[in-house]
Amino acid sequence: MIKLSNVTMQYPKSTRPALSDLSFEIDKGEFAFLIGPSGSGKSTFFRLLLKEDKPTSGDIQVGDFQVNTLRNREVPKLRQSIGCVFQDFRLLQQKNVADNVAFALEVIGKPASTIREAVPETLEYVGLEGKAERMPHELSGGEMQRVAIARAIVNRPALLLADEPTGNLDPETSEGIVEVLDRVNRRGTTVVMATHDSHIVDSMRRRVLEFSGGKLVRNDERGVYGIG
Ligand SMILES: Nc1ncnc2c1ncn2[C@@H]1O[C@H](COP(=O)(O)OP(=O)(O)OP(=O)(O)O)[C@@H](O)[C@H]1O
Repeated sequence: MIKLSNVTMQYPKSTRPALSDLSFEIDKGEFAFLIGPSGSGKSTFFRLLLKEDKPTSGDIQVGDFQVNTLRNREVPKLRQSIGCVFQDFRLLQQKNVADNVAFALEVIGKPASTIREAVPETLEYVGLEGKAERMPHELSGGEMQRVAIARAIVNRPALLLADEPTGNLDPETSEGIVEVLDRVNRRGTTVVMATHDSHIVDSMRRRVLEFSGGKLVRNDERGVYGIG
C-alpha cells in the first residue's frame, strides 16, 4: 500500500534532513503505528504521501500511485484515495455534523443521491446516530473526532492517515476513537496512526514504525511502544 525507497526530505534552509534515507513498506490492510519524539518526521512523512511536499530524493508509492512522478492533474485522485484525521479535528464550525461529512463528498462532485445515503450510514458507523443536526460546538471532543473520522472515510479511501487523533482526548475517549479506527481497518482500509499514546500501541499490538531524527529506528510487526 505504501512503499518508500531511500526517501530523504531536506527542507530548504534547514541544516539536517527531516527524513533521512527511509525505506520501508506498509502492506494493504495493515494497521500501523508511527511513533517517535516531536520533530522526528512523522508529519513530514504524511505530507510526502499526500504530495503536499516533494522529497529531495527517493521514491514513494501509495497504492497504485507513483507519487514522485505523478502529474499535477492526477494529484486530486491520489488525495481522494487518502482520508486524513488530525489532533485538532478541523471541522467546519458553521456546518452541522451531517453537512461536515457531506461536504467531503460535495467537493469531489458526488451526486446528491449518493450523499443522502452515505452520510447517515457513515455517521451510524462511527457511533454518531442521532447527532446529525448538532453543530460542532455542541459536541464533546470524542464526538468531534468521530465526525472527523466519518468525513475522512465517507468516500471509502484505501488509506487513512491519523496524525495524533487522540492527542486532545482523555484515555477513555481515546479508546473509543481507536475502536472506530480499528473497525475501519477491519473493513479493509489501511490505517497509519501517529501517536504518543503508549497504552494504545501496547493494547493493539500492530506494526510499530519508530522514527528518531528522521530515521526509521524500529519496524516491529506486532510491536509495543517501548522496546518489547
Ligand atoms: N516547513 C518546514 N520547513 C523547515 N523545516 C521543517 C518544516 N516542517 C518540519 N520541519 C522540520 O522537520 C523535522 C520533522 O518535523 P515533523 O513535523 O515532520 O515532525 P513530527 O515527528 O511530526 O513532530 P510532532 O510529533 O511534533 O508532530 C523537524 O526538525 C522540523 O523542525
